[in-house]
Amino acid sequence: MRAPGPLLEVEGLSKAFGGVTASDALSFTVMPGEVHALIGPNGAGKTTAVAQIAGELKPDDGRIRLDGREISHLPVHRRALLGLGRSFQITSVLPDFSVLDNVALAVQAHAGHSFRLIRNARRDARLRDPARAMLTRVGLAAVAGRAAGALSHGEKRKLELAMALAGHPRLLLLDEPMAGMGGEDSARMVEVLQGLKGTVAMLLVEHDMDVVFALADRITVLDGGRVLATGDPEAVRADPAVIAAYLGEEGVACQPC
Ligand SMILES: Nc1ncnc2c1ncn2[C@@H]1O[C@H](COP(=O)(O)OP(=O)(O)OP(=O)(O)O)[C@@H](O)[C@H]1O
Repeated sequence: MRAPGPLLEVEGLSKAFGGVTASDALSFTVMPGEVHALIGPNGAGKTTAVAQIAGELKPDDGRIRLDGREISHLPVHRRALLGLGRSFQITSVLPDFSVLDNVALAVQAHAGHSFRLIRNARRDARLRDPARAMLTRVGLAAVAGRAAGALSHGEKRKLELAMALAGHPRLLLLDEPMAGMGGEDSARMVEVLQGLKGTVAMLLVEHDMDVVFALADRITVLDGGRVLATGDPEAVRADPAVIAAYLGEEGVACQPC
């Protein structure tokens, strides 16, 4: 039997801002169900790569394929319909609506035509039941009735994750999901992401190496817009080029990076 192909293929992706090459012929893959971490020092090109994959930034050159289909020229919403989920866009949360309403609206937004005419997403069980299920998955079921604006920072990030999951993505793009969180919130988010492992592939940009090594099946290390190394966590941790450029002798990321 043929092994399944990659879910995401990035091939020769290049992007320059004036004289700065942010992506330099970048190539890597994400396999179905895999948690793939993108790491590297400040300015290595991680966010630029994710923005091009999401469709927010136009590459100068290269190709992006999702499940074998070229998506390089598709707008953000078309990529979302094909299974690319982007979390942590805080602007999409409506602060005066309840946590459950926010997720129900996200379910509605992804459900397409059949739901467009339904007036009240707040009452429709076809939207609220899956929304409740998403909240349970991210550990927010207990605050479903609270106004989204009253959530703590950590809870808001989980709400955004639930909203991204509402679109049933096949690949979640997570750019620093623990940013601004304290130790406890961060640990809870790691647990939530661990719980999602295997159900959705994730491309994770993260500076905290404890988080990366706790979650990643594979790691790609960027430096100066190029791939420095790619492989399983143990191989990457032991790679002399990665140690020299990023991890340091102890296998710990330089601080604060
Ligand atoms: N809109 C932009 N205009 C000009 N230069 C940019 C722009 N976005 C990114 N850059 C530059 O491109 C390079 C890569 O930036 P990018 O934000 O992708 O790196 P990063 O690895 O995500 O860094 P960090 O870990 O600090 O978030 C940097 O030199 C950055 O200054």
